[in-house]
Amino acid sequence: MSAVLSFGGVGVRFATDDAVPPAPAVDGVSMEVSRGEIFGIVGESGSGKSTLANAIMGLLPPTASVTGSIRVNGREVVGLSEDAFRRIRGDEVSMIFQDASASLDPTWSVGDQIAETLRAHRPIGRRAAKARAIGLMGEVGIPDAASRYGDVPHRFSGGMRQRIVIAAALANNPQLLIADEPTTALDVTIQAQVLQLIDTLRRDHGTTVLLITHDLGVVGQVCDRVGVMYGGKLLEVAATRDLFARPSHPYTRALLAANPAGARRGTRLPVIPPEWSVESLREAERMRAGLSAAETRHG
Ligand SMILES: Nc1ncnc2c1ncn2[C@@H]1O[C@H](COP(=O)(O)OP(=O)(O)OP(=O)(O)O)[C@@H](O)[C@H]1O
Repeated sequence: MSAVLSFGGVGVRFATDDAVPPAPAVDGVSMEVSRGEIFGIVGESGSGKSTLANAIMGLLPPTASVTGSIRVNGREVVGLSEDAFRRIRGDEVSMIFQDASASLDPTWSVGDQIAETLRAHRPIGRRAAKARAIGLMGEVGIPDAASRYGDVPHRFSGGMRQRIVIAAALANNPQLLIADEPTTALDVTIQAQVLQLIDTLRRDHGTTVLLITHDLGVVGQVCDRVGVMYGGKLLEVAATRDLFARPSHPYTRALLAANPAGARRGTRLPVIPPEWSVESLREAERMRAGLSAAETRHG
């Protein structure tokens, strides 16, 4: 299987005014995601999941510097211009976020928003774009899609809005769909339905999915493989079944031990023992960095 996404020694740092620079938000991440795979990235808040995802899409602020290599379909994206990223976004790579409402324009019909995504990347006439948008709305499970085309987002439930965002994200048949906490805002039943939809779409279209979550239950429901992030580092990559059955890293073992029900039911990852907390790790790293800087100056 060929890799749709590959990371080679990826690091991300945010510039600050602090005398001692903060630890990198992403630190030496290397892994590959194969075509048609749903790959989960799991980790507690602040572990660097979103920063890693945003680096693929060129969505980091100017204070961020990215090192290493990120290849999408073999093409290096680190260092691309904003123009080049804009051509990729919504075309080769699409991203969906937790808050569907924030991705949709509240004043504009959902159908036109999907059609516009198509027209932004393809020379396609209005009528054809509308027909394809209705087709996509049907495919993601909006009942009576043709008659709902003209409705604005608030006429839909949260789960239906997330389906519409998924339809827009899939409009141009992206090779890679990045889903950053796509179901976190939804209740558990709707969450399961949306995950099921992502799984079905992956099967029908062969889309590769990078699914970012703090929720081991989400990982267990749809991911083929999973990478565990902690303090910016990728600690462990394993087939989902193996991760739950035989976690190899002590952090992963602690996560699973602290949250056995979460692996089935979908509850928020606990912030586990203080000696593992990101902040305490970072503080130790800051102190070490400060000490070695002082040693270099005075030694
Ligand atoms: N724009 C930014 N400027 C400075 N630091 C940032 C910025 N964005 C993220 N960080 C830092 O990078 C680290 C990783 O954050 P990130 O948001 O990627 O983690 P996460 O695992 O996605 O967490 P969450 O689930 O809470 O979004 C954190 O220490 C965070 O404070």
